[in-house]
Amino acid sequence: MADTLDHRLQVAGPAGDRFDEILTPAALEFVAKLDNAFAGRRRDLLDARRRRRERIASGEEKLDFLPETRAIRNDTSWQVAPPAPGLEDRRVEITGPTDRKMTVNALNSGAKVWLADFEDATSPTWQNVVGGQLNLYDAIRRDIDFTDKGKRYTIGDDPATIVARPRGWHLVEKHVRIDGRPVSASLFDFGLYFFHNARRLVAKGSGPYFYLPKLESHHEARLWNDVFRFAQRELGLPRGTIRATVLIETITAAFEMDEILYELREHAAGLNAGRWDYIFSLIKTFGAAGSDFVLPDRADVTMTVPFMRAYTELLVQTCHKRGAHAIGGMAAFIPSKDPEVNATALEKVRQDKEREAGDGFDGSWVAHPGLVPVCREVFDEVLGGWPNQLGKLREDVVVTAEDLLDVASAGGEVTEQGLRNNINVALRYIDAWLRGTGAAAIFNLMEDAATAEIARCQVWQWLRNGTKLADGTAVTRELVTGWLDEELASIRADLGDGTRLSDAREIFVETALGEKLPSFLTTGAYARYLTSATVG
Ligand SMILES: CC(=O)SCCNC(=O)CCNC(=O)[C@H](O)C(C)(C)COP(=O)(O)OP(=O)(O)OC[C@H]1O[C@@H](n2cnc3c(N)ncnc32)[C@H](O)[C@@H]1OP(=O)(O)O
Ligand SMILES: O=CC(=O)O
Ligand SMILES: [Mg+2]
Repeated sequence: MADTLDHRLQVAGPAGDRFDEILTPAALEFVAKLDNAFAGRRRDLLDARRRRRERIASGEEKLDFLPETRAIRNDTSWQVAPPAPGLEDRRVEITGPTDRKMTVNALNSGAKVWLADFEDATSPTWQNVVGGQLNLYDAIRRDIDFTDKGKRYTIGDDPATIVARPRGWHLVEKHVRIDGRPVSASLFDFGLYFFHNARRLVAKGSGPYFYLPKLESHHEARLWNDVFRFAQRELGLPRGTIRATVLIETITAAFEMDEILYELREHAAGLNAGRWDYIFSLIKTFGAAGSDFVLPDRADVTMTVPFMRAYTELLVQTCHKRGAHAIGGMAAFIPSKDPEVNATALEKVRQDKEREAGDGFDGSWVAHPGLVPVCREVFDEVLGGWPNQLGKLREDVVVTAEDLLDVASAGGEVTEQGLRNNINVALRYIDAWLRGTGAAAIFNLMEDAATAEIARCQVWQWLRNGTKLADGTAVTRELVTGWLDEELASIRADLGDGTRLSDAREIFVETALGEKLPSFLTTGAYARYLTSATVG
């Protein structure tokens, strides 16, 4: 490492098997350069997020399409870059954490793309984030064969294209510090993946591709675009080598889809309808805005409620107007060993993918290899011989700000079962996350950081609004803490020893029952529970 950086940069995480192959002096220097160049802007943008949230909460700002960027929206002449190699056909994308087995299984799943996830599906332990980079490094070099429980894992002939999802701007990587402050987790994940693999991927006829999570504005997209330009320049790669698909998963970003594509246009590959974080963002943004914004039981907030349809149809229209792929989201149903439950799950996923394909999406996500065939069948049917539906412009779609904000259109009710389920799922998920697992099957559904955020935020919102349950009972602190203890006891009996349920309870109480709603449950929990003793 360069002398100057040597004493400014400190790796505080413990050594692990082959970590030195990822945390090389040159790779760390690259991350440090990114951080030096962009940490200040990141902090400013996080500050801007916080201030905007306060303005919206106080009624000072009303969400709408931005007047100052009208010209970008109305200008029909600009388009994003053409699809890069390996991203022309995205009809099925599998998502999942980057552990070694999942890596091989996802690449072999038959999906066109694998979203290699450091965000919603990953508990960001030091082991997971560096180990995940190592697995990607090995997979890209086809040097990952292993045997587990008698089963041979080796990458097949037609692996999925890898699209890595770094952690969002809100997170830091505390195990790497520059001048004593932790590096941005986004820049850490992006930087290591790009540094080690970009040239190799290009040489293989693919490229360094990314999903960008949890953006709240086009200014954040501009920051990413500048990061990409900087990174490409540093490695001597042509501008536009990187491709990024942005998750539209916050309510504020839904008003800036054109602008986000515009900022990233030389690197943009599309937008994705990240439904779970989107719902989380709605609750977070309007949680204290009164009963008109109270969402019903999580199970009732489906993709067919009017405000979710408005968001997804606008996304397809915006993408196709600009030559960008529109990628559908995650149905939470996963395969089960119980044939009846399994049949229901497959049917639910089929319906979800049929709606997306019919709306014009170019492909969609699945959470499990067993769901690849159903998604593929549905998209094969609408695509015929075409790789995408970019020609489907959806000029019929007209979506207003009111449509996007019409939360009351969800209908439905809040029930005891819905409230207990949120408590139970949040506790189980946080317990798994604290033990290093970032996505888990709970009650036959895929749960991850985004769905757990919904669970705890709904409890906060119902409590804050003194919402009445379907049977007339008001949601009070006494009611919730009573049910919290009951749910906890039943989970303890179910999971037995070795859990982190006491810590999970503490995190739940802090993030769901406090006066203020913390922006993310993961930020505080990460700092307190996932960092090694060496970090302090
Ligand atoms: C809101 C959002 O951001 S959605 C995107 C983020 N969330 C995700 O990516 C979730 C991805 N999915 C998963 O993590 C998993 O499917 C879970 C946790 C939901 C269920 O996992 P499991 O309980 O292990 O499922 P199951 O036992 O059925 O797995 C069967 C096999 O499929 C593999 N598998 C399951 N899901 C995946 C996946 N997403 N990618 C690759 N392989 C997978 C398992 O490794 C296992 O392999 P094996 O037979 O070689 O041992
Ligand atoms: O990242 C996807 C989501 O639904 O959240
Ligand atoms: Mg998400």
